Amino acid sequence: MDTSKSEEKLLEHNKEDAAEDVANGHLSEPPQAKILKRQEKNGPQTIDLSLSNCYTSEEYALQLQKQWFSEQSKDYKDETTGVELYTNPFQICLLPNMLNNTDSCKLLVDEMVKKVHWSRKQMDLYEFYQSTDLSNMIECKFLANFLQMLRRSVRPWLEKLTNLKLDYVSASCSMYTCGDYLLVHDDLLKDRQIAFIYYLSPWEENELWNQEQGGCLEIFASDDKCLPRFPVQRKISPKNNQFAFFKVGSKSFHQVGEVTTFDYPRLTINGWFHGASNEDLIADAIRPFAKLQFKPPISVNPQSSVDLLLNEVYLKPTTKRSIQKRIEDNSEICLYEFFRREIFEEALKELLNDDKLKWSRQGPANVQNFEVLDLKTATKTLTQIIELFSNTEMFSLLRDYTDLDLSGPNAANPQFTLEIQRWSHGDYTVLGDGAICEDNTLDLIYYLNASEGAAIITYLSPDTEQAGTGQGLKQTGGGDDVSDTDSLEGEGFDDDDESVLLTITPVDNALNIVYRCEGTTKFTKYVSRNTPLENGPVFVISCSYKE
Ligand SMILES: O=C(O)CCC(=O)C(=O)O
Ligand SMILES: [Fe+2]
Repeated sequence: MDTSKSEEKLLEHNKEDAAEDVANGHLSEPPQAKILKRQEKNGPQTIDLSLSNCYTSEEYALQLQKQWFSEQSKDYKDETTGVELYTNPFQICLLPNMLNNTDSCKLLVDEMVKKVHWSRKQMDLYEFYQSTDLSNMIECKFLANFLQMLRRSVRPWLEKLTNLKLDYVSASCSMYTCGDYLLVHDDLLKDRQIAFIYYLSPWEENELWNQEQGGCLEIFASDDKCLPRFPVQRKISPKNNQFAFFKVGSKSFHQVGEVTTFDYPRLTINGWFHGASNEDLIADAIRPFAKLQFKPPISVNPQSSVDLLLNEVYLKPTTKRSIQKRIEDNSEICLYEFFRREIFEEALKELLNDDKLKWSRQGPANVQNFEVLDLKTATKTLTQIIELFSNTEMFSLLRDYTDLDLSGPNAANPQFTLEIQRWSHGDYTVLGDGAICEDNTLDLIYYLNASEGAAIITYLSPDTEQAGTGQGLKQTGGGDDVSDTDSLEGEGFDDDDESVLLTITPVDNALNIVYRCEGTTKFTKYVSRNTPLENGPVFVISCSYKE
């Protein structure tokens, strides 16, 4: 975003105001009468956005600056003002009662509710509502005034406090309703220097949120490679009229915990103060994406596990031909009742009840959060299933289904990878370099204990140019949807967004087969606490095959 442009826009907006005044003949009236008349028509027209006294005091600014640069590792709290400065895991400052007049919080919320156009932001990393940048809000005078206040009062105050040069501010309104969240990220992008969040919750008895309502700003510590670590180290509850800020850096990992109350929306005005480029920090940041280990198939002789385990309909030549036709046309198919019923039921029983199974949580927190089974601990039926997906018989069946060279004389170096995953509330994967497919790959996704809304997999083509040629799931057109908000790490998408290639809905005992082209990517959507999981977690057997 360009400051001079947004300043210009705001000036234009003021000019329009003046023109409207002349047109309405208001200029001949005393200002007070003008204000009252407008109040009748459109509600109050002025807002008091003056900062509380402590934040305008030179003396207090110096005191806080001393704390900001202090080497002390102890948190700081000023008992008179309530100002807090946390040092661990990174510096975060909380300014309670930022505005002098709390009625202004009500006016801001009123404008957000009545006038702001919200767009739904949905991606791997988040789900919430966002407005456009405050500099584009012609019809929202109070929010435009708030932006002016950030520019004229907060920006110089922060510059003094932090010694950072802050050139401009970008800000928008965010609204999180029940089930909304923003997963772990560091805000490190372009020239963002300071991240800020101004919390609005002007409802009597709910000015400070309690932990059961969710929606905390959650802070992560990171390891020596600058990767965020579970569990959350610090939670900051939304609090009316509180301004929180921190310096954006390689360790500034944070998230917004899922909102779990239906009673109130979580409302904020948030954004960044921009200055010097973060280029160097971004270049140094490691983006760890554990590559799956591909292995050659295991030879079996005699070949019998397919007959023993699979629904016989999927072994008939006519079915095989239909499957092949469907995959050729659509690059995907869902085979319902894939295993014999008793095999499915036995495997599910083992997954749910066998305490010999060892599960381990996958991180880092900015990439993924779910559990995988240590395959060495697998019990009877699970072992049979694992062996089936790993053996030459399955490779041969998949060749029949897809015509890929996974078996037979033309198969050069067929390989596979297999993982058994366990999905519970709060689990997710996000898009990233490692999720991008390097070769054309055949994915198998098989669900047990499926529940609507848990472990939904979305395939995307993030970059049209990168999508390979030939057959397979790939994007055909390019939608260039440019957002005017300094948004999160990526663009959101709607249901009709062209970048979404396929969404897999979990169904028990259904095998999804997806042939994906090089360049496509996928993520497993965050499992919201609204998702019913009373029958326990969802299990996914996830395999990939390459020619
Ligand atoms: O709303 C919050 O508490 C944090 C928001 C945030 O991290 C962001 O928008 O990047
Ligand atoms: Fe953030």
